[in-house]
Amino acid sequence: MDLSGAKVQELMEFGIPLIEAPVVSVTFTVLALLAGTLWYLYRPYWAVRKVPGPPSLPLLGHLPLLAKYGPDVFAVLAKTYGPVFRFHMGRQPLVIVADPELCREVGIKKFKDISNRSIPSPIAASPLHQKGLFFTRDARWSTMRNTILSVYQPSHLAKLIPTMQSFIEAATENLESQGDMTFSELSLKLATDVIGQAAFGVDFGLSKPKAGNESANRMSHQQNDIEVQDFINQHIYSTTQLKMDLSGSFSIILGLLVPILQEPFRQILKRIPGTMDRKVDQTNQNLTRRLDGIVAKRMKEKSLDSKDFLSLILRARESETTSRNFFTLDYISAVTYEHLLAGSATTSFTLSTIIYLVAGHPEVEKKLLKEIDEFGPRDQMPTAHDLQHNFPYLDQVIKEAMRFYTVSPLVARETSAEVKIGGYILPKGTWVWLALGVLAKDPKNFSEPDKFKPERFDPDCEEQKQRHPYANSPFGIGPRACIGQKFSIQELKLSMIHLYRKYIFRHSSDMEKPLELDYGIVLNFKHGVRVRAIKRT
Ligand code: HEM
Repeated sequence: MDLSGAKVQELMEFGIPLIEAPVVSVTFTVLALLAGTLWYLYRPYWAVRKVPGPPSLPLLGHLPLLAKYGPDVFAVLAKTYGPVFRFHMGRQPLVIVADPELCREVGIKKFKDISNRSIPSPIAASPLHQKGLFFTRDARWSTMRNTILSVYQPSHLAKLIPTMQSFIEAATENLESQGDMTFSELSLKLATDVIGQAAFGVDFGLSKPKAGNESANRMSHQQNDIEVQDFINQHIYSTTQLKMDLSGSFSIILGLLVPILQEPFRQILKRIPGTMDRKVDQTNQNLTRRLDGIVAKRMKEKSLDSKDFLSLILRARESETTSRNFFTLDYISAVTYEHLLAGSATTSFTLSTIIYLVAGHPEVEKKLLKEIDEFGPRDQMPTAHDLQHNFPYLDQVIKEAMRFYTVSPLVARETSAEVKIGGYILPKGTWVWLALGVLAKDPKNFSEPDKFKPERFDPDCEEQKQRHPYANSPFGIGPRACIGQKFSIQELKLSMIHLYRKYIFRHSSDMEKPLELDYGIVLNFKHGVRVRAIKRT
């Protein structure tokens, strides 16, 4: 600003302060930055501001509410704000849907426009987890899903029964001699072994009690044990780091609060020794290397005649060009790994909760034992048909346990076009999450929802007849629902039949009540399910 002396005098007389050019430009820059930051922080909220929800803090959003109420926060908010409401995971608003009919609308009727999943910050930091079926999108997802579906034919699942049965038998020998045991640890090893065999064709040998008296085999077993244990430890580390709250690595936390900074910070932090980001990155790199190695070796083997999931995908992929283009080595590794991940934690959690709940309900146990005993001699292995039709009460027990403890209480989806749900217009890119856990505890569909009552799923029960068909959907809804549903139900039923033919279970004296849970991508136990097995005569 170049002002003559007279002009300066004149301005000062009117009390107008003089502002130098650098001050103006600095002020302007600060204001622009502030506006940009506010726009960045509030833009996602602005798009869905008409959806009701509690007031949220800048950056933190509703995370303090999550800390206060734990996962019950969604049931609490549904009561206050209705079946469609906003919950801000840091900066990111989620539109939560907590009504079975609206969930059907999102999952099936409007699937065309809500077919992808949103990618939460822990996954955004993990390329390994992003390339599985769960997070792939659009055409790549449908091609991958169709190829994988061909592997899930009922006839193929039926062929897996003897394999599953042999793992279950080996893992559950002499449980009575163990006294108080952490059943959830055993069931995680068992489920990992079963899926390891089914997915990779590899026996991890985690759940078998170690014989260890043949010295010739001992060395190679020990070597194998170390490698397998290492692989599994890395798998568990990589999985448990996928936290949804504020306990993950620094870049993951940043991803919740200011997503734009997540990737640059991850790139820097992964190079700094001692950071959690570095450890997560190295673990994921190691796992990726190992998985790629397994896949590359299997691809080289000329005869792909084994029945494991990996070989079947490789074969299915060979027969179709589109599938070959999409299913590159890194995606095959990721999908196979995803099976290990999705198939072990969920199934083992469910088996452990069933054992926990049945042990605390003697009247349920009595009815279950009767059904299992009446099926036939104890060494008669059930067929796929038996499992489907001849254990109706077991069916009810499993459904009720999965309702009671919904292992995956939230299902993540994202709109790919503007869409109207429950009267609210949601723009393209809105994160829409189905609150399966809230549906499962809604007294409108489940009388006394906090009671464990398998009979509520009896087809002749009035409550069952009147209930909305999607009120209990632990495996999700529509074309994007769990691909491993039949696999895990088969494994759960075989395990339950075998276990209750041999044992009943009682809670250990140090088993906390109620069960305490940890909330990651799926539910887990804080301390585990502790029981004592009593041998049946
Ligand atoms: C008790 C056991 C299990 C439960 C409760 C469970 C639950 C779920 C849920 C809720 C979803 C999201 C569905 C949706 O968006 O509507 C899902 C997806 C998925 N599950 Fe499972 N799951 C279980 C076992 C398994 C097993 C054994 C496997 C593999 C063998 C598996 C593989 C998958 C995959 C790959 C997806 C992603 C599907 C897609 O996006 O197309 N799950 N699961």
